Amino acid sequence: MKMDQAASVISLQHISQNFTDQHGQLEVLAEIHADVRPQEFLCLLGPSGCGKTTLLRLLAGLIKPTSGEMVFPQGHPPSIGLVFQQSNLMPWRTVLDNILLPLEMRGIPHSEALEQAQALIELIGLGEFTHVWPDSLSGGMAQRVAIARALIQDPDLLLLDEPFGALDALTREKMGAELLRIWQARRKTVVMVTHSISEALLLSDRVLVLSQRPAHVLLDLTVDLPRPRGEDVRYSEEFQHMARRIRSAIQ
Ligand SMILES: Nc1ncnc2c1ncn2[C@@H]1O[C@H](COP(=O)(O)OP(=O)(O)OP(=O)(O)O)[C@@H](O)[C@H]1O
Repeated sequence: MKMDQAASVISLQHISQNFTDQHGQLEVLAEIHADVRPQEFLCLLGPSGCGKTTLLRLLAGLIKPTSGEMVFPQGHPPSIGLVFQQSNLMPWRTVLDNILLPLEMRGIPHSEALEQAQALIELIGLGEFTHVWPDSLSGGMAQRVAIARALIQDPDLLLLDEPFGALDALTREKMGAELLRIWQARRKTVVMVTHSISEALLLSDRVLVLSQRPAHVLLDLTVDLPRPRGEDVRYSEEFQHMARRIRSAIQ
């Protein structure tokens, strides 16, 4: 086993993904060669419709690749927590009961589950909203609940598909900072799809830039900006340089 493989949670080797629909065959991913490393915050960027969600679904084990191999150097596929653009909370369950749902479905005793859920509610800063219904939450709050619901299963890998895409710019920035705080507290491996170059550079350790469909990896960029990354980091020479590299790769 090569060194870079041993150091990864998932290694994607020459992955291709085709779909067949009424118009025929659609080649979505072509020869994706990449890895996901333990405890890193990895962002996926690329043009609209290039196959980012498809790649996330492959990582989640929801679909099987048409060709190529997914290797799990740690001996087993990682357990997964998933968060989408919409929070998909159940409107008839309170914040607490939404977060408890995955443990309820696994038959975990209520007292044990409750303790974990309450710790997570504190972590996402919604202690006062424990017994509130989803329709009285803001979009940002609902996404925090969705993140807590994904974390309650203590997944090895947290997959986020444009989790802040439906939020306004200011809330989106706050949520990014919030997610970083949670990531640092729980030390999960995170893979996040985003359309925003600056969001990727502010949050991640590494950015994979995908090409137009059929997508391959155009750029694998290590974001070695020091943390915490405050507002002023955006104006630094390194930040601007990386943003330019990503932009020109996509163009
Ligand atoms: N199950 C499927 N069957 C047929 N086509 C599919 C299927 N899943 C995805 N596609 C197609 O694959 C292409 C890539 O979709 P995908 O959602 O992965 O892209 P994306 O980069 O996440 O898009 P966006 O940036 O708009 O969110 C699209 O053309 C989509 O219609």
